Amino acid sequence: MLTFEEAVRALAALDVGARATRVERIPLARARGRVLAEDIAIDQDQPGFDRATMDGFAVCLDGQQRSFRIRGVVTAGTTFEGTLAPGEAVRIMTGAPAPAETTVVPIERTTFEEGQATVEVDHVPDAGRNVAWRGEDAHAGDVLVARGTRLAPAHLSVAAMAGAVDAAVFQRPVVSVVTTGDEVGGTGAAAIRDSNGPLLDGLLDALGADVQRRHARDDEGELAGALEDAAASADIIVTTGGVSMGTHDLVPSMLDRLGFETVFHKVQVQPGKPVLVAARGDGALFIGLPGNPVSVLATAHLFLFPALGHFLGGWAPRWIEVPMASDYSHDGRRHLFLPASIETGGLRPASWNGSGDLIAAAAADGLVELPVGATFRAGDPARFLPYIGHSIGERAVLPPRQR
Ligand SMILES: Nc1nc2c(c(=O)[nH]1)N[C@H]1C(S)=C(S)[C@@H](COP(=O)(O)OP(=O)(O)OC[C@H]3O[C@@H](n4cnc5c(N)ncnc54)[C@H](O)[C@@H]3O)O[C@H]1N2
Ligand code: MOO
Repeated sequence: MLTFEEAVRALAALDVGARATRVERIPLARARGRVLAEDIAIDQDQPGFDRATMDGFAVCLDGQQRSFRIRGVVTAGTTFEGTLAPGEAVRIMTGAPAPAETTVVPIERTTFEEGQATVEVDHVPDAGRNVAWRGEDAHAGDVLVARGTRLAPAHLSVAAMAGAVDAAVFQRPVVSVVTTGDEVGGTGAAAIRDSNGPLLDGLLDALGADVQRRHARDDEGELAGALEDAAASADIIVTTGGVSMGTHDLVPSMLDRLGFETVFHKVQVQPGKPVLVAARGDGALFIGLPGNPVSVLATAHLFLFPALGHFLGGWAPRWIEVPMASDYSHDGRRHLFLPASIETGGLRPASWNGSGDLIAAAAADGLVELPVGATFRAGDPARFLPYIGHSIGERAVLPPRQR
């Protein structure tokens, strides 16, 4: 059985051929959630001119003098034509270009009435106050959003500031999800509701993929039909369930029939041990996720999303380091990826009832990585992956539980 690190290396080595480079150009307004296929550089200095940051007077200092002769008004969007001599000032509004050699005094620090020819300031200001200088935020040519970034509202805003009106993005990968199992969506005492389908719909939509979804019962013909339909059009076929040791675990035996070769089956991780990855000569991938809902959540983040990244310019989920809220040791035998929440004081691993415990997982913010034998003291950093599409702190409710 592969270690987690070996599985990660095998995923990184996958080659999806020409599918990796499909790009389209779309308006910024429609680009949220898409992955950028080019660097966006700013086409001018930012700010583009020395910009007043307060409403008041731009004064040209003259020794200790506190009275200035008013030469005019400059509002945002206009420019003061001409130069100020020492002892002169212009009325200026926030966002307007400050004339050369001036310092801006806020209106509250002046004595002034409309129609007056001079303005008095209540102190002798330092040179160059309350001005955002041309180029102090960025210089023309600086890259502000890099290729491979999933575009969020802040990126779109800075891209617009950089002068972009559209962006080259990777085309949406097509992902076919086939949930499996007679019990799923059925009726009767042993039936269960489909939680994996909605989970993958949401995760993949947040990642900018086109999702098609089907369900197949544990019947060879039905599963083969669903998978063949999926294989015809998808970049990645994802199944949930049916990859372990049960008599109805039919997924592995289907690969040959679809023209896929196994890259790996089973990884030394919890949850998600029976995960299966396969590849086809035309660049399509097959990922069999174990059926337990938390296994789906974990293996989607650990294996499916890095695989999807091959179609998205190498995009990958970003792990961060977060201090543990209290001492913690992992004495299990598998590399554990445990739901955990970010709280005041640090990262708190969930107390869960195993990989079927979706409720505990939804009441968390992401996954903490706990290698075999790992021991943490409170404050030690741990690797943490926020759930895709989730806002930290907006957790589902964990009901009271009896121990
Ligand atoms: N003898 C062994 N048994 C099991 C092993 C093993 O190594 N030896 N591995 C266990 C591990 S670990 C996992 S994980 C599970 C995964 O098994 P499968 O991928 O074959 O999944 P299923 O058996 O089909 O389902 C597991 C569980 O999840 C429920 N499920 C399935 N689909 C959905 C859905 N769409 N929504 C909600 N819940 C779903 C299903 O009813 C089962 O309860 O195998 C262990 N067994
Ligand atoms: O590896 Mo399985 O997902 O623990 O139950």
